[in-house]
Amino acid sequence: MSNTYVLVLFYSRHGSIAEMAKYIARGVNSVANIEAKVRQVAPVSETSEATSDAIPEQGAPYATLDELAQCSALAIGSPSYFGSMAAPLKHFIDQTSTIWMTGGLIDKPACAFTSASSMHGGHEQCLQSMMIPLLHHGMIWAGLPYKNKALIGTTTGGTPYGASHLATTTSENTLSKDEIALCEAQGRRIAELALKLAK
Ligand SMILES: Cc1cc2nc3c(=O)[nH]c(=O)nc-3n(C[C@H](O)[C@H](O)[C@H](O)COP(=O)(O)O)c2cc1C
Repeated sequence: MSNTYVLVLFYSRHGSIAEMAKYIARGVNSVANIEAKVRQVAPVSETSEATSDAIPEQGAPYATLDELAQCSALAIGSPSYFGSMAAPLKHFIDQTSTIWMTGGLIDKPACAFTSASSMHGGHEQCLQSMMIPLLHHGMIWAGLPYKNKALIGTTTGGTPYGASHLATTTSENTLSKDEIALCEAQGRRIAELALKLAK
């Protein structure tokens, strides 16, 4: 693993966001001199005493705060839960005060991705909910420009605020062609921005 990486950090309960993370990582890894580090956050439990195993049963390893502090850029993903990010991701972000106090993320680029089960169920709103704490951290927000033609033609997910997936009952974890193109474009863009800003 190179020292220059985009942290692709997500929570996914049923797999849609994990699937998006793969394509974002593919976009990052298509850029030379930088790579993707894919990490998930642990679920939160209904009882505050419970702790999760150090290694998840499946999928990407759990993120550490140090991996966040050392990243060159961040792509953050969450399912839309009532138009906002899911609690496990917020719980992870709420542990980042030390990074905030030392300004560890200032001037690093960030972007977000989401999945929602209805077309107007809050894709954009959820993306913006992830943007707010990262602006407090001094990160530079990167959306998706309309030069990506899939943004205009999509009949599924995809927004100028960030990639999204429309997870209907028939397409739960299967991304459309446009959604894949936009995830890859977002991965490429955040990687290129990280390299430019690091100069
Ligand atoms: C608690 C909860 C709240 C949800 N709220 C919304 C919502 O506001 N809008 C929406 O379109 N879908 C909503 N959903 C559906 C999820 O966003 C959707 O199934 C998503 O694709 C799940 O991502 P995952 O497969 O990565 O877990 C909700 C699901 C749950 C469990």
